[in-house]
Amino acid sequence: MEVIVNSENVKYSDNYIESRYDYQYTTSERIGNQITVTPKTEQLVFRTQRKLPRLGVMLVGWGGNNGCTFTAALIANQLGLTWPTRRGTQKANWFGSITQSSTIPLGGHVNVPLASLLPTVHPNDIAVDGWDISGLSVAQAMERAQVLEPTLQELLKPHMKKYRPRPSIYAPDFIAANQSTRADNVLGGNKQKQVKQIMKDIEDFRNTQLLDKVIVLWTANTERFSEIIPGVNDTEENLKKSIANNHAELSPSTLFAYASISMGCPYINGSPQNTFVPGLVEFAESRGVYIGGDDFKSGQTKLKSVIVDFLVSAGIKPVSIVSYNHLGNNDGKNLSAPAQFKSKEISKSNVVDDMVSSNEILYQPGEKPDHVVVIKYVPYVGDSKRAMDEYVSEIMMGGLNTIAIHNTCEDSLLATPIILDLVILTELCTRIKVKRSDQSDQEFTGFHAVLSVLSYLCKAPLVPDGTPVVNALFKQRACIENLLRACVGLHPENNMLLEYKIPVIMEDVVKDPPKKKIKY
Ligand SMILES: NC(=O)c1ccc[n+]([C@@H]2O[C@H](COP(=O)([O-])OP(=O)(O)OC[C@H]3O[C@@H](n4cnc5c(N)ncnc54)[C@H](O)[C@@H]3O)[C@@H](O)[C@H]2O)c1
Ligand SMILES: O=P([O-])([O-])O[C@@H]1[C@@H](O)[C@H](O)[C@@H](O)[C@H](O)[C@@H]1O
Repeated sequence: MEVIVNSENVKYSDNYIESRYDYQYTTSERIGNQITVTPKTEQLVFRTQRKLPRLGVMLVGWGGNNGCTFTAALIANQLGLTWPTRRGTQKANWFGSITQSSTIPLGGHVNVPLASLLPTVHPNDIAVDGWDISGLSVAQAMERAQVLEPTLQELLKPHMKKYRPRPSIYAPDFIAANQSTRADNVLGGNKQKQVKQIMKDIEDFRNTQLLDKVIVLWTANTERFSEIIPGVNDTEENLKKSIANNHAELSPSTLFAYASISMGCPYINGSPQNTFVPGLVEFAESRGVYIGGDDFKSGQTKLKSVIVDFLVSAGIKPVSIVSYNHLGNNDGKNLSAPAQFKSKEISKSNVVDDMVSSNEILYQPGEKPDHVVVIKYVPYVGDSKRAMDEYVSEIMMGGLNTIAIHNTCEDSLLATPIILDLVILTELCTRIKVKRSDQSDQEFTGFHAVLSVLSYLCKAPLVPDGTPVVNALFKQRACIENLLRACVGLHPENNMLLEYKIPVIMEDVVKDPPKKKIKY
């Protein structure tokens, strides 16, 4: 489906969709008990390239549950597979992907697929490749993952057995020791050589598949946090020197990101570790290559960023949040190690900070709800994560409200559509340029290298230094929706619906307006 906007502010040419857009925002200044708010307007021009590239994605951790499931879903949807299950015949789909399975309102009860506002790459056209420290083919990895129905796996195996992950950078110190038994497909040499090999792999994939663009995405195991060391990884120059000096504190994920940015490829971090050390962010900014992350927002945390937003915005005060889950996949095995769990605990805990700090009526400065995250490894349940949450909140006059939630899901079937959306939206952003309307066409630029528009898809959104982190899920989604609307000259969705509230407007909009002329 294609949406055409009928407006003098939008031009559709063969190469571009160009929209003139008044971006309105406010700045505020607090002095004592007085806050001064100043409305601002930036007259912008958005220009979106219409030609779609041949796009490839390279997954680090391709042999993992998410990596093989993503590959399986790409193929199953490309082939339009159906397969028998206990509940009857199942058809391939992308449920859980906002670009493929969610809609956007256009007014007048019309809702269209979110991806139909602007040209976006179709999942069926995405080529896939990647690396893993485990040498199993992606077909064998799918079997090992035990995520998909055997009936579907049998249909997919012939198409997946040709996929074999490229040897990867392995640093035992950064992931759990229990992962060492998988590490039979690793690169030798020092860090400089490893980075050069990753760059060659990207070039090989791009040339072999005749690709225009490649996006690299980390869906490998969660690493421990890297120490930020002045003189080592704090600047672009120091990071480059540290790679040449084979510094031990440089993680595989940082090396992959460095290699990707060197090749002009956007890099997305689907795990919670601090891959994007300051030197890497500086490198991405100087090269104008997009980076995004951290940690797919797929289940328990995604729900938390809705529930806490609902409670706080309703004037109800969460005072205790306990998030427990157990799972038995390899991710859970890796997270059973303290250092790797710590990375995940950070990304799962910070998600309420912006909502809590937004309400000084409920919370004193610095006051936060008790917040505990527990993850246990229970092999028997496999990828079927059991999440149990308890939210205790203060309601009026000393009352308490306790919400208890039990949530069971195949973790990889929640994360896989997130991977697709990260890839599709990142690629779309590389085709969107913007300038002030009084600037010349030569001054079109992209977004900041830290692609914070991806926040909806991440537990711990990476944002440009000094800018706010937004975790509330529907604010994050509104950012994506309204950016797409702006690129086709549509004002933000403000949900005021005045066209259905003000009689003089209703006369033009509502088919059978109220008969009586109501005088208020
Ligand atoms: N719902 C979800 O599944 C979910 C949600 C949020 C984040 N994540 C994160 O996504 C990542 C992948 O999750 P998963 O369930 O697929 O885990 P997994 O353990 O099944 O897959 C990880 C893969 O990475 C490989 N690997 C480890 N170190 C590597 C390296 N240096 N280079 C290349 N490959 C390497 C492992 O061999 C394994 O095949 C984890 O970090 C997890 O925390 C998952
Ligand atoms: O997305 P979410 O459900 O909040 O968080 C999940 C954790 O609960 C799970 O224990 C972990 O293994 C996954 O990687 C994921 O991070």
